[in-house]
Amino acid sequence: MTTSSNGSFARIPLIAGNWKMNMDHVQAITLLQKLAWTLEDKRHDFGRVEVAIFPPFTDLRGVQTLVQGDDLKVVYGGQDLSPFDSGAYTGDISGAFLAKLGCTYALVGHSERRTLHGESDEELNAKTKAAYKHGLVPVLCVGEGLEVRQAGQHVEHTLAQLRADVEGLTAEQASTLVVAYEPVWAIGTGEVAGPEDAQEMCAAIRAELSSIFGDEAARATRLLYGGSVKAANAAAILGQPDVDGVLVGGASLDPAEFASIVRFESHAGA
Ligand SMILES: O=C(CO)COP(=O)(O)O
Repeated sequence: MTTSSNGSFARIPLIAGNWKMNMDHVQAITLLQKLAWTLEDKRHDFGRVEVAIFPPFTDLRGVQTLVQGDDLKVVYGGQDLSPFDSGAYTGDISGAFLAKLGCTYALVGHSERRTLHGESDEELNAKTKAAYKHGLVPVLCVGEGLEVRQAGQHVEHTLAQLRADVEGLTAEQASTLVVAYEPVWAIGTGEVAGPEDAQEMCAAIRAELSSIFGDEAARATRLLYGGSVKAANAAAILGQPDVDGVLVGGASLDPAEFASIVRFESHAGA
């Protein structure tokens, strides 16, 4: 992660928790309250390190009420959105609804959506555009499976996903985009890509974005790593120059552990 001479980050780090299909709307309130108390206790500076959560859709109204009521600085988003605005799409959620609930972000193309729901890059490109249309920032997830990694084709594979998913965006949109590199073999497995693996891919993603959208946009785009991130490995991953944050699954369900990841600077080099 690049720091400027005054010690602040060139790109504000983003620590994001993807709760997946965990926590009902009552549990969600307890978890968010515990996280907020822990961070408040440690006097966390949200202007220095941004904190986002991605709860299930059914939790979002409760999260919004708590965030507004207690003036929390934690931001939040949906785990998916429809490429369409409204209509006969049973079970889907419009970006317009997420925006109305105060969401800042929407996950797009998480590997579990790609594999379990067969989401194609064409569809994900439409979802990415739908997010911008409704004033949401997409957190676009890309990454390779184990076989692709073993064949040594992980960079080309991941960049091909990226190119397809960002096609037609403007440079201005690309500069606000968040891309999460999540190697599928490292998700929920305890296998974590080494900091060098995360850096290799994030540098390749930034170079690709630069060739599509220009240097200025690519320098602003935040790139996250995700896959078995814990407090114990977060600082080393976040210490890489092109890694601007982490997307945390399992460990985001433990408020103390997640707060510790948010405070990675306090244990850098430990
Ligand atoms: O998929 C992930 C975040 O989106 C990563 O999940 P884990 O941190 O549980 O490996």
